This record gives sequence, C-alpha cells and structure tokens, in this order.
Amino acid sequence: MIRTSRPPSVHSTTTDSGDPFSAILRPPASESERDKLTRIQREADAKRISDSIDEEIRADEKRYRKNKQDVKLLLLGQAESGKSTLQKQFQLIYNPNSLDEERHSWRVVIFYNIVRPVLRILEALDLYGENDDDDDAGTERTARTANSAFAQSSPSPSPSVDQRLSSLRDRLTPLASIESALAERLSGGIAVSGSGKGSVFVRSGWQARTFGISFGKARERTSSVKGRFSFTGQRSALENAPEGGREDVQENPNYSTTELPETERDQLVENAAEMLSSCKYDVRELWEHPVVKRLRENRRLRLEEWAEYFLSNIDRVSSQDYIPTIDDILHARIQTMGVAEHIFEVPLHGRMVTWHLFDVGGARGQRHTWVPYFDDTTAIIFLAPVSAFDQYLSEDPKTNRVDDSLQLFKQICSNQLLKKAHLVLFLNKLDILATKLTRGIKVKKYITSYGERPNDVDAVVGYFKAHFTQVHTRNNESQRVLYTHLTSVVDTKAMQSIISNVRDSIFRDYLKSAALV
Ligand SMILES: Nc1nc2c(ncn2[C@@H]2O[C@H](COP(=O)(O)OP(=O)(O)OP(=O)(O)O)[C@@H](O)[C@H]2O)c(=O)[nH]1
Ligand SMILES: [Mg+2]
Repeated sequence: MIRTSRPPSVHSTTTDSGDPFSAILRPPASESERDKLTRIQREADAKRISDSIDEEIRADEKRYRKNKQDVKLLLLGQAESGKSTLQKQFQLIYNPNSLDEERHSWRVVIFYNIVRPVLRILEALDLYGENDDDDDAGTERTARTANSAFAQSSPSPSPSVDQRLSSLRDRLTPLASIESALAERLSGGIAVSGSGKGSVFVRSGWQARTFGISFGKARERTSSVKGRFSFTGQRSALENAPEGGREDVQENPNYSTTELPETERDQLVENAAEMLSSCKYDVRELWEHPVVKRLRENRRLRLEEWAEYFLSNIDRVSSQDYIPTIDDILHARIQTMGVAEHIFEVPLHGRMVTWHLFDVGGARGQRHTWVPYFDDTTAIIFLAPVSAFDQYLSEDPKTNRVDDSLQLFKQICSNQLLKKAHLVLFLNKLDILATKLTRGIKVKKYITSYGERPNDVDAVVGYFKAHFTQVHTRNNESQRVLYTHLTSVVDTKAMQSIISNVRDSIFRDYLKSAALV
C-alpha cells in the first residue's frame, strides 16, 4: 500500500468548500438575469448529455458481461467443405421456421446451380466430343480449363458429335444469358478473383438484396431484438448490405413466401424459371445422353455434387410452380464471402444461452477475414471434406484438397488465439466418398502414400482420420481433446443427433470454464 500526501499549495486559493474549482465555476457577481437563464439551460443540457453517456456505458457493460456468457462457435474449413450447409442444419434445429420462410428466396441460387453445369457440359462436349478415351489422366485438365481460354481456343466441336447433341447445344446455349444475370444478381455485381468454376460469392445479406429486389418491400423476420434480425437471425447481414439492403427490408407481418402477389414477383427469377421450364426436356436429354454419361464415367467431365443433385431432379426443380424443399436448400451451393454471424438461443438446464455461430468463407483469399473472430472463441468445428482426395483447389490447382485441409487444420490447432477453444473435427462428405469409391476411383492414384491399403470407406476414413489426429497431437500445446465425427452434413436425420452431441460437449466445457470464473 502506498501513501500519498497533498502537494504544497503555491497560492492559498482555498475557498469555503475547500474546492479550488468552485471559485472558477462560480458565476460572476455581475451576472445578469438573462445570462443566468442561458447558463442554467447550458448546464441542464450538459447534464442530460452526461447522463445519457453514463446510461450508454452502463448498457455496454451489461452487454459485455452478457456477451462473455454467450457461446461463440466458429465453422472453419476450406471452400466447399460444408460450413454453410452445417449452419443450415443448426438453423433447422434452433430456428426451424426461418429456413422454411427462406424457401422461395433460394430459387435464384438453385437456378444458377442448374444453368452453370448445363453450360459446363456443353463446354466439355466442345472440348472432347465423342473422341474421349477411357483414361481419366486428363480429368484435371477439364476442371482447370473448362472455364478458361483453352475452352475458347480449342478446336471447334468435333465433327463426330452427333446431330442430336448439336441441336441440344443450339437450344441450350441461350441459357448463358440467364447464367450471367443470375450471377450478377447473387453477387451484387462483385467479382472475386479466384472464385473458380464460374461460381459466385455472396456476402451475408444476399437474401436481403435479392429479396428486396424480388419482392419489393419485404420485412425483417425472425427477431424482435435490435440488431438480431434477418432471415436466419443473421446479424450483420443487412447491416453489411451496401446498397439498399437495409432500407429495402421493412415490416410486413402478412408476408408469406408461397403467396406472392404477381406484381411483387422478381422478373429475372421468373424469366429463369420460365426458360428452364421450357427447356427442361432438353436439359434432361443432355444429362442422360450416352456421350455425356461416358464423359462423366471416364471423368473428362466432373460435376460437383450439387450439379448432380439438381440435374438428377431436373423435372421437379424446373416445374413452373417450383418451391425449393429443405433438402434442395441443403444441396444448394453458393460461396460465402467474408464472415456471416448467425444467432441462436440454445437451451441449457431450463435457461437459454445465446450462441453466435460464425460461418466463414473458406477460399484461400477469404481466410484473412477469420482472424478478428478468433478472440474469445468458445468452440470451433473444423470441416474437412474427405471425399475431396481426387480434387484440387480451384484457387491453386496444384494443391490437393485433402492436403490443403490438413495444412489448414495444422494452422488452426497451433493458433495461439484459439488454444483454449473446444475443438471439433467433422470428416465430412462421407456419402460422396462412398459413391466415389463405389465408382472405382482409386485413392492411391491421388494420394500416393495411401499405398496398397484397401480402397473402401472404412480404410480410407481411418487413414485420413489418423492423419488429422496426428496433426492435432503434434500441435496440442494446451492438451485439449479433439472430438471427431464422421458426417454427411446434408443428412438432416443424422445431423440432429451429431449436433446435439456437439452441443453437449461444448456445454460441458462451457460450464467447466464458467465454474472457474
Ligand atoms: N452430398 C453432400 N453434399 C455436401 C455435403 N456437405 C456439403 N455438401 C454440398 O457441398 C456444397 C458446398 O457446401 P457449402 O456448405 O456451401 O461449403 P462451404 O464450406 O460453406 O464453402 P465456402 O462458403 O465457399 O467456404 C453444397 O452444395 C453442399 O450441399 C455432404 O456431406 N454431402
Ligand atoms: Mg459457405
């Protein structure tokens, strides 16, 4: 303990109250009545401002104390690993009506998810025609160049491509105009380099933007709490919307996604629906054409899982009155840009705990946006798509995607800011892995260290799991436990029990650390 003494006073200015300031603040003896009134008014204004600042500070402190008790969950992993799909599964459990309310707004994404692969099939036919061999050694070439100058500079269509395919191509090529219009709509005109495969990035709030345009004056939906709003309880969504986002979204409690007045329908999406509906038989014929089947089998043409899903369901999804199902939404693909925060209230022993779920963009160019969210993180779910053993990053075509996942996982495990976070690993896309192995795709061809191990799901998953576990063990300064789950995050039934398991394990750590505070 230290003692302090009063400094010696230079002049004796001590007043009656012993406070030197009161002399300064005391009104002059000559103050007129008018000056007095002005002074009193000025003092009252100053007090009001000071009180409101005090009030704000008290509210901030309260919010801060409450936020300290909230759960912050980060979903991390490379692009296409399934983060946004997992977020939708959380939404289904903890805010079940909100995904249902969004159904209509997903049409624009799904139409894009159909049109884009149709055009890629046409590009592949231009490249290979029927002159493909049965070797998939050149498959990476397709993935890397289907969208590139190579496609344009390659010889014109093989003369042997049959007449039927030529006429299908003539009829389906006009879809290109719809593709660019839909991409423009989704990305809000933002082009992001390295997005690859002609995919589009969306920032949080894309629904607000497309929805605002789509349906005129829509409304804030899910929450009455200020700042906690939007279609999923997604904070910052509209706050971040650059132009018109927030203003376009206004209260309309009678809104129903399935009963839109004709005047409020989005003309672009309606045109896309009409165009797809009018060419759906052509799309189906193209998709089922033996030449296209062969290109897929010999892997000259590789389409992503969402393309296969929607093209296999083309009759249903291109019907005029199509409204996406929850399963369709789970399969829809749109790249996340930046970080989107989703807020859920999760029950714990009869009370509600607020969970902030952060869904990040996983492409390499997006990863720098993660770091500001690392502080105070309660838990991380890292998603590693094990089906991607035969794929390469679209942003860096030399890097195998499983290898990239391992490198990224190492960075997350060893990050000092995250060392106290509860760590969960999802080895994801098991369903796609199983399909690939059944089709006879050999892991050792892409991961040479796999050697002569059996090419079945158990052995492959065991091999990858061992590698991820080893990365964790070697970078586990704080001796934390790694909780691993084998997942297909599109599988709603299985995800219900996996998510409740993850929730319980996060809450166990949460209660332990709360007890220590
Ligand atoms: N069949 C299947 N599809 C999956 C699975 N996980 C994700 N997908 C699909 O893979 C695509 C990509 O998933 P997203 O959730 O958008 O990936 P992301 O990690 O959010 O990607 P970024 O936003 O680019 O970082 C979507 O079309 C999903 O439906 C899975 O386990 N099985
Ligand atoms: Mg995403």
